[in-house]
Amino acid sequence: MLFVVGLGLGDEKDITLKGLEAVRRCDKVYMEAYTSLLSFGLSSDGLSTLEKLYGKPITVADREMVEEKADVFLSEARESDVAFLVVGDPFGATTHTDLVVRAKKAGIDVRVVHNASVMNAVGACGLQLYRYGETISIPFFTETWRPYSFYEKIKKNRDLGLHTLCLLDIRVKEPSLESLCRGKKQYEPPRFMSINTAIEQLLEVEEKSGESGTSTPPDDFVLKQKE
Ligand SMILES: C[S@@+](CC[C@H](N)C(=O)[O-])C[C@H]1O[C@@H](n2cnc3c(N)ncnc32)[C@H](O)[C@@H]1O
Repeated sequence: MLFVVGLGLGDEKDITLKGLEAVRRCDKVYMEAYTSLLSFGLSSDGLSTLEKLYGKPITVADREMVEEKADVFLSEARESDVAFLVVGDPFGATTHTDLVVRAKKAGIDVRVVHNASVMNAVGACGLQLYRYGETISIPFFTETWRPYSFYEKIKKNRDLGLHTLCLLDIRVKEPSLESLCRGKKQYEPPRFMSINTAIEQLLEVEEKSGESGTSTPPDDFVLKQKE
C-alpha cells in the first residue's frame, strides 16, 4: 500500500492523526523535498524532529528520485506499506497527482491523507478563496529563458475581477546547463525566489510588453486602504 500523506504547512505537529497512524504502520518512509519547503527547514535537525515523532528513519526523495526513480518506491509499495510525505496537501502539486495515477495504473493500493495547502492557506491574507482565478507559477528568469505567460494569466484574472495566487519558484538540486552539456550532472546551489525578485520580473514583463496589468492598483484599492 502507498500512503501519500500531507504534512500541512507548519511544523512536525501539523500532521493529522490519520497521517501519523499511517506513517507509523509503514515499513519505509520517504519525504518529498523539492516542490515545497518545510517551514522548519530540511536540515538534519528538521528531519530528526520528524523522525523522533514518527519513530522511524526518513529517506529524502529529491526531484531525480521522484521523477526518474519512482519505480523503486512504487515496487516497494507493492510488497509492503510505504509512506510518501508531502509538505502541504498531496494534491497541491501536479507531481504527486502523477505519482498517484502511476501507482493506481500499476495496481498498487493508494491511500491519500489530506492536509492544509498553500492553495487554501492563502486565505490568511484576507482575500476570499472563492474569488481566486487560475494559480500561476513564476519561474526564475535566466539569460536565455524569460517566459511571460504567467503575466498573461494574472492579467486575465484581473480582467475577470479575480485574485491570483502566485507560486514563487523553488529550485533545489537542479543540474546546471553546462554540466548537462558535458554529460555529467552537477547541481546548482538551491534558490528560493523572494517576493522582490517576483515583482522585478513582473515589472520587466510590463515594461517590455507595455502592459499595466499588475502594477496599477484595482479601482477599489484606495478605498480599502482608507477604511
Ligand atoms: C505546488 S505548490 C504547493 C505544494 C504543497 N504540496 C501544498 O499543497 O502546499 C509548490 C509551491 O508552493 C510554494 N511553497 C511551497 N512551500 C512553501 C513555503 N514553505 N513557503 C512559501 N511558499 C511555499 C512555492 O511557490 C512552491 O513553488
